[in-house]
Amino acid sequence: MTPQRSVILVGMPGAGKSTIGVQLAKELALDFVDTDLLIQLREGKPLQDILDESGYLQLRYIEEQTLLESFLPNHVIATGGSAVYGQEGMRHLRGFGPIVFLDASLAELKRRIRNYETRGIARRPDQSFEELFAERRTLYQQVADITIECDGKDQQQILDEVCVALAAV
Ligand SMILES: Nc1ncnc2c1ncn2[C@@H]1O[C@H](COP(=O)(O)OP(=O)(O)O)[C@@H](O)[C@H]1O
Ligand SMILES: O=C(O)C1=C[C@@H](OP(=O)(O)O)[C@@H](O)[C@H](O)C1
Ligand SMILES: [Mg+2]
Repeated sequence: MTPQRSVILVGMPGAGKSTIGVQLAKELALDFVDTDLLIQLREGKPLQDILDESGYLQLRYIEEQTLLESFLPNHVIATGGSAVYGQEGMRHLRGFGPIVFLDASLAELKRRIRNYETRGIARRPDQSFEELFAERRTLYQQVADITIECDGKDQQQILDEVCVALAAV
């Protein structure tokens, strides 16, 4: 049997981690997991409820604990946009395979995310999308093994680029 490894997708909300992740898993004959769903299963409630009841820092804490508890070889792993705040969680995921940063510009993300206030983003309540973008982009760049520029490309183009880049690492 061919030895396989996982692929971890990171990036801002709206970057395409969940939608491209499923397609990538099919392309690479891997399993797929969206860690947002793992969090919800673990907690028995939607992410928005966790945010409303316990706040964004608690959601980030739960997210990291969920990642640390997970064993995910041979998966495409679509993380939530805030996963990158947990260094230990990211180090754990990195043990399963390379980290791919889906890098979309602020303008492109704004076109896709029209419900910033209600989307359930784990952010300081007073933090603008611009501030969040700037803060997080550095973190995504720090953890990434591969960065894919996503602006102006359809999902198939991005998928193809990810596969080419993965073949080289
Ligand atoms: N390359 C793309 N071009 C245009 N829209 C895209 C692209 N990739 C994803 N989308 C759209 O952006 C939205 C957010 O995608 P999603 O996969 O949920 O992002 P994430 O999981 O990173 O938050 C969805 O409506 C999806 O169809
Ligand atoms: O960026 C964020 O703070 C979050 C992004 C969401 O996932 P997506 O990145 O898949 O939208 C989800 O994990 C949660 O609502 C918090
Ligand atoms: Mg997602």
